[in-house]
Amino acid sequence: MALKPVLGKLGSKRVVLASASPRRQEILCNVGLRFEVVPSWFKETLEKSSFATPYKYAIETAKQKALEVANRMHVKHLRTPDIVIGADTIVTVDEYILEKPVDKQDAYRMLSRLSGKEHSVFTGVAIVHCNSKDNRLETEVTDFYEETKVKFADLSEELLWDYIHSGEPMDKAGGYGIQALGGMLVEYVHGDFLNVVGFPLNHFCKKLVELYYPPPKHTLHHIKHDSVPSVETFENISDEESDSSSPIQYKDAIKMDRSKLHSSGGGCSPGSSNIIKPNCMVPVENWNGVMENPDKFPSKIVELLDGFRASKALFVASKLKVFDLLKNKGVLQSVDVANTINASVCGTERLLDACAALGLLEKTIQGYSNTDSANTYLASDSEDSLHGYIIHSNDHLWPLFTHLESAVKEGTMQNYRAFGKKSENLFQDSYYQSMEVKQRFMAAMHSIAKLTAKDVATAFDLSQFRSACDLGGCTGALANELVQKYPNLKVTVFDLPEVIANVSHFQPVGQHTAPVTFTSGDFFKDNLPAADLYILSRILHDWTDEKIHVLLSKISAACKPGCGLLLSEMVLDDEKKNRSTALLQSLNMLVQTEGKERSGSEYQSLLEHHGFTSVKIRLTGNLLDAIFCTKC
Ligand SMILES: Cc1cn([C@@H]2O[C@H](COP(=O)(O)OP(=O)(O)OP(=O)(O)O)[C@@H](O)[C@H]2O)c(=O)[nH]c1=O
Repeated sequence: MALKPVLGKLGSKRVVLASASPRRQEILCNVGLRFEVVPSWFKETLEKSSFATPYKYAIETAKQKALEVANRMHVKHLRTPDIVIGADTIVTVDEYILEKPVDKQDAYRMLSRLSGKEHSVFTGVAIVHCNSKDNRLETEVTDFYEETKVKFADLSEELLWDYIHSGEPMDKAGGYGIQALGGMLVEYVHGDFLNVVGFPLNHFCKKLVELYYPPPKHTLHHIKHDSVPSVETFENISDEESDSSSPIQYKDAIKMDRSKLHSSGGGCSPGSSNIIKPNCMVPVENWNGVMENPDKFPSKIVELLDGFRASKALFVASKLKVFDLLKNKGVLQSVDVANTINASVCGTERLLDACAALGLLEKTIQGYSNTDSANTYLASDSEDSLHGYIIHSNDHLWPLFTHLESAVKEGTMQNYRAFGKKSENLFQDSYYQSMEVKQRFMAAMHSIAKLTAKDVATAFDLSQFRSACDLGGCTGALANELVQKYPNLKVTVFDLPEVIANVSHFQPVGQHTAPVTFTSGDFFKDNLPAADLYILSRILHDWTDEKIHVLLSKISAACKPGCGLLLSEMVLDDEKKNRSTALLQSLNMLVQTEGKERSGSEYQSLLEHHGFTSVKIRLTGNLLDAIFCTKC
């Protein structure tokens, strides 16, 4: 059998599948692989937003699952496996990453998001080779991913709930199982079906060929990182064809050629084109020509080093209205973009190329055009535009972050250093000091609120409340979402007079907004409007614990028993080590306010101190999480 040599290589090894998924076990069992199952204890809590692409997140989770099992078996059970296989399947749609639903409501949210649309299923796989040396575990990780596109039919509410009540969605990424009842929801599948089920068998076997049957060294220049091996199929491989059966030897071959490259001193430098020159006998990475041996090249660090350049390229393209122009014109050559935005042709071309490489633009022979996500999020006039927040990041946060070092040394905000003005009264002095700055700040808050409002509004069932007061609710974006979701709810947005005077042009056009009213006042000084639900969205992170106590005691006094309090903030994990977006946001609060981001238990103790109980926290996967509690 053509497959036998590939899998036969694993026959003499102790292979462990680090997965509790019965589907993965079945897929590998069906092809005759012998393995032990040791489910991973790794919690799937990596910060999604810290990964440039969804598949990188899936690969990293797969890797961590496998490494956790390898370490546990080595340390706890004194049994070092030869190979540990880890996998992680995710579903992506509209920029969301969907994993397994936490409850039926969550499954409903996922499936209605998938209804009538095409989505991608990514499975990241890690093959970890283990070796015990002087009682220390050594590991070599090979990883890859596979993408399959799946299109769902339009799902009626009835079908959706019938399917949810079948119980099938609960342990499956995206809330469906294509191999069973879920198959009835699917219009088409493009790509590997088994990848959707949970394990990309075909790509896995090709990877094994790549590892155990490396091509002769003189053909190494055909290999591309993370592509299938230069051998088009694994079917024709037999044991006799290879003189090497160890993945380590293969890596050594690559290392040798890398060193040859370095000593040759030219022709293929990391900054040069990624066209493979005939004398470059090296594996070639993708877009930036960096030759990557995943174990030796510090890709994470390099990505961080580059991070500010990528941010600034996005900021400048947004400021120069490149995405607006391309949304209106469709496709343009760089010279036309340069002429319209009044900039140099050489500079514009480099900016456009960088944006294309970062996935913000498409580049073809006809010219440059917006990607779908640029049309949705970067054009300033689109419904879900982040333009306001991007301009705020460029004009306000960037200057503040240039003083991060002083902020860290002094432990205080840097408004004076960045803008030459003391912020004794944070909002009046920093954000509302001029009409221009105020409008920019409100546009920024509006874009974040729009992006997060749906997830915050649906994080908990708030249908028992009739009146809500959004303290510091700014343009009313969350309030408008809440009244859409809960038709019996009336919301008062309570904010400073300077804000309320400017809210009108942020109101949704053509939407019935009568249940939202705006009242001006200062929540520290004035009486709070009566309500049975209070909301604080991105408020507590601006202030010290002392000021929070003042505010919470006022809210607590205004609340009758049974009243609710909804917070939305980025919630840190209790150990403050995993959620990088939230931890960076906490640095962001350091440079500009006296506040900080807090962990779930920190919020819980602040709330309980003021008589709020049943504190529940929901991580939404969006930029704001939600915390709900009731007054006892
Ligand atoms: C889209 C889809 C997914 N799944 C299952 O969804 C789980 C994903 O979750 P995971 O986190 O990757 O794996 P797990 O089940 O938690 O197991 P583990 O590897 O131990 O983390 C896996 O089961 C897959 O089969 C199906 O069975 N059918 C489908 O059509």
